[in-house]
Amino acid sequence: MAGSAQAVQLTDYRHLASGKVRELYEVDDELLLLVATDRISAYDHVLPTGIPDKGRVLTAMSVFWFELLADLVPGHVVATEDRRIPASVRGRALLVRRLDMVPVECVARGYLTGSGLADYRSTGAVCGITLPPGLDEADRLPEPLFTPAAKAELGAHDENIGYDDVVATVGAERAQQLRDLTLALYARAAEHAAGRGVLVADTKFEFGLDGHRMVLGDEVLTPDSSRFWPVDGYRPGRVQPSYDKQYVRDWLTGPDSGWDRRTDAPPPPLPAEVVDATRRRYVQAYELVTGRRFDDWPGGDA
Ligand SMILES: N#Cc1c(N)ncnc1-c1cnn(CCN2CCOCC2)c1
Repeated sequence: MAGSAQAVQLTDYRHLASGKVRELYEVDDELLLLVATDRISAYDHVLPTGIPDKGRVLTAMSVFWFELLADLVPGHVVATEDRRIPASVRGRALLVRRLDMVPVECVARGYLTGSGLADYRSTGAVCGITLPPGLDEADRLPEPLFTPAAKAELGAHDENIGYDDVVATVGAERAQQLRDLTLALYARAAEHAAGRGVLVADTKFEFGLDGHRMVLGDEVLTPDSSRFWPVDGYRPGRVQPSYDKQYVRDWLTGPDSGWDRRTDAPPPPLPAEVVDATRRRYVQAYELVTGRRFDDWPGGDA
């Protein structure tokens, strides 16, 4: 480990885990470093081209939500700027408290799409919750649902599970607490975002225990953990445009990419104009939802 006089490097920390677009490192027994990269995934592929500042924008967005939701649940963030955060990841890394993570993806859905819609179409229910007949793609649900999932290995899809499975995993009291927290956090966030022209269709929270205290971990209400749709143009019955990834999706599935998503071929690099437009969408989403200027977020001169 570097002495206190030397600047700390990422290589000073033990690497613990990789996600599609994020990394986790061990700082000490109590603290971890959660790093967001500029990697972007689409159609279950991590693309060969990164989006400059994506890691910083999504980190800034998480921090905004941890602060807005702090009266509902404590968060795991210890610091956004600290001598233990290497300069190379400044602005896109969080010093977080090590938690005993709950092995359940706590998903809230306000709208029917993705795997929830697929389950509904095949069973009439989502996570064992029977829904009214006749619902379609992107329909608003009668009320937001707690639709938990079992964590999948890297690259695989999480599997929707029933509430009873959560009870079997964490016990009845903790299951009730996870459901109540998930729905309360979603309600607060959806109300806030709707007031700023953004629909939060669904989102995934991860919780962990700090002793006996339930703490909100991971990233929170980012475009990677949530589906954000523009209120303007919302029209049920069709796949909604993604607030942040639509340019990427359209180019990848358009005539210019030369790529066929039905094959296992890796996606091609993105053209500069798609990268630039996507960066602008991330920044726009952050400034719209938070009311904050992205230029004020650390790490811009890295
Ligand atoms: N956050 C957090 C956290 C914490 N505060 N304490 C202990 N463990 C975790 C943890 C461990 N894995 N994950 C899943 C998300 N990871 C993101 C990075 O990339 C790998 C996957 C969260």
